[in-house]
Amino acid sequence: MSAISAGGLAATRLSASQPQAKARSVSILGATGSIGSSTVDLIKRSPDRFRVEAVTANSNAAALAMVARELGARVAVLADESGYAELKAALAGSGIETAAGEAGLIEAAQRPADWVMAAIAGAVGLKPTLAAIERGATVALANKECLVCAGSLFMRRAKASGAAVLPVDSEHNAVFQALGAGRREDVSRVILTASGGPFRTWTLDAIKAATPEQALKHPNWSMGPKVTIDSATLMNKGLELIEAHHLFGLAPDEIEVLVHPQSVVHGLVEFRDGSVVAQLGPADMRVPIAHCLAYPERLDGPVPRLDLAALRELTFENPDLTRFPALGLARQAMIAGGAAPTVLNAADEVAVAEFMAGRLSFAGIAALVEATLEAAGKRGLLAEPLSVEAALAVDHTARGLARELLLNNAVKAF
Ligand SMILES: NC(=O)C1=CN([C@@H]2O[C@H](COP(=O)(O)OP(=O)(O)OC[C@H]3O[C@@H](n4cnc5c(N)ncnc54)[C@H](OP(=O)(O)O)[C@@H]3O)[C@@H](O)[C@H]2O)C=CC1
Ligand SMILES: CC(=O)[C@@H](O)[C@H](O)COP(=O)(O)O
Ligand SMILES: [Mn+2]
Repeated sequence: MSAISAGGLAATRLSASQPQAKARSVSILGATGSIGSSTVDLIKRSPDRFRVEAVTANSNAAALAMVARELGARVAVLADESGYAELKAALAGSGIETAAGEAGLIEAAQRPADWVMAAIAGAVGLKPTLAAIERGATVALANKECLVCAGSLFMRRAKASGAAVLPVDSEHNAVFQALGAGRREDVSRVILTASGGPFRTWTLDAIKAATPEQALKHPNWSMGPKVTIDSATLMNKGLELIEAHHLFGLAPDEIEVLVHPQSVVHGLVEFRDGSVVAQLGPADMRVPIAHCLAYPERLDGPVPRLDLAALRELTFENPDLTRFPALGLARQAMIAGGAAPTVLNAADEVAVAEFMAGRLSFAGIAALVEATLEAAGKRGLLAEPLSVEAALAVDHTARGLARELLLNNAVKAF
């Protein structure tokens, strides 16, 4: 199977017949987060296979310094310049270079690593990830916001530079693996599974009043806070629809969502003859990350093996768009195209931050996203962004609109 280039599967420099002769050089953007830590764990278990070039974080200087030392990284970069003195002091005498700020982050992505993990949370990850894409690196893409915020542009840039994009997101990694069973033109449907989140069985009234503490209790996965809240609203699955649309070059009506509370089957591909090929695995991101790290080879995974007999049953149900309207909003944005997904993502980032700060109800998250999309449409903001600057300008304006809607009580916070 080949890695993904723009709009589908294409031949790349990676080939299954070429054994990895030397250590693969890797960089980790977002090394201190949930995906970053899982990546670090896998690299530490196979020290001969990898050499670490750059590691980055936002503000957590102590954690970044520790990771940089553990991995013997050549450079450690903090996005937030106010933590630079702490990082520099923590790495004094180690021989590890340090830097800070947006320029430092982009330079880290530009350093000559064969493979880059893109695991910064949010649309803020777009520029550094593109910096790796533009030099033709193999990019293991966890940051789904890159594709939601600027998907067409991102995939065009990958095609132009010859960068290989390997999907880390569990569902997309599953689909990527299942797509290897046939030809792209024989695919009739792709299904992404959703756990349903902590409120899958709750009534609409109970969901409306859910607290951050309740929403942060994901039934199956241990992840960073933003993606965990998105799982609870099902916005995560909505973002993943848009991610799949761009990654695999699928039309909106070729991608479906199925709620599967056990999170064992991660994604399925249906071929025109009726065959359905699925990928299964434990709910541990080290499985898809290991797939991307060694691709096209395989690593010995450290995770406990699936015991299907112990699980006894795997169940599936259709998503309920009345109780989880965010999924419907994301599908509409995917169909509308242009900058609608950019606005959807920006508004959701604002809404989730407001919810976490106790200033917006759980129901208010989808309501604010919907109102921001409507306001953006009225202001003529929804045309396709043709440059990164244009996409980030829409992102910025949409955040302002969302905050304004809340301040003016145009969307009720509670
Ligand atoms: N966690 C998971 O299992 C999954 C995550 N994903 C996606 O992967 C991405 C990362 O998620 P996750 O690991 O959960 O997130 P976390 O919040 O756990 O980690 C985010 C990482 O990004 C860094 N970061 C945050 N803000 C900035 C910024 N402004 N500039 C530079 N770096 C920044 C953080 O640094 P610091 O520690 O200093 O704050 C941290 O290293 C997201 O796009 C998510 O949707 C996809 C599938 C599964
Ligand atoms: C692990 C992963 O890929 C997450 O994006 C996951 O999908 C979250 O679980 P939900 O299925 O609840 O959104
Ligand atoms: Mn996912």
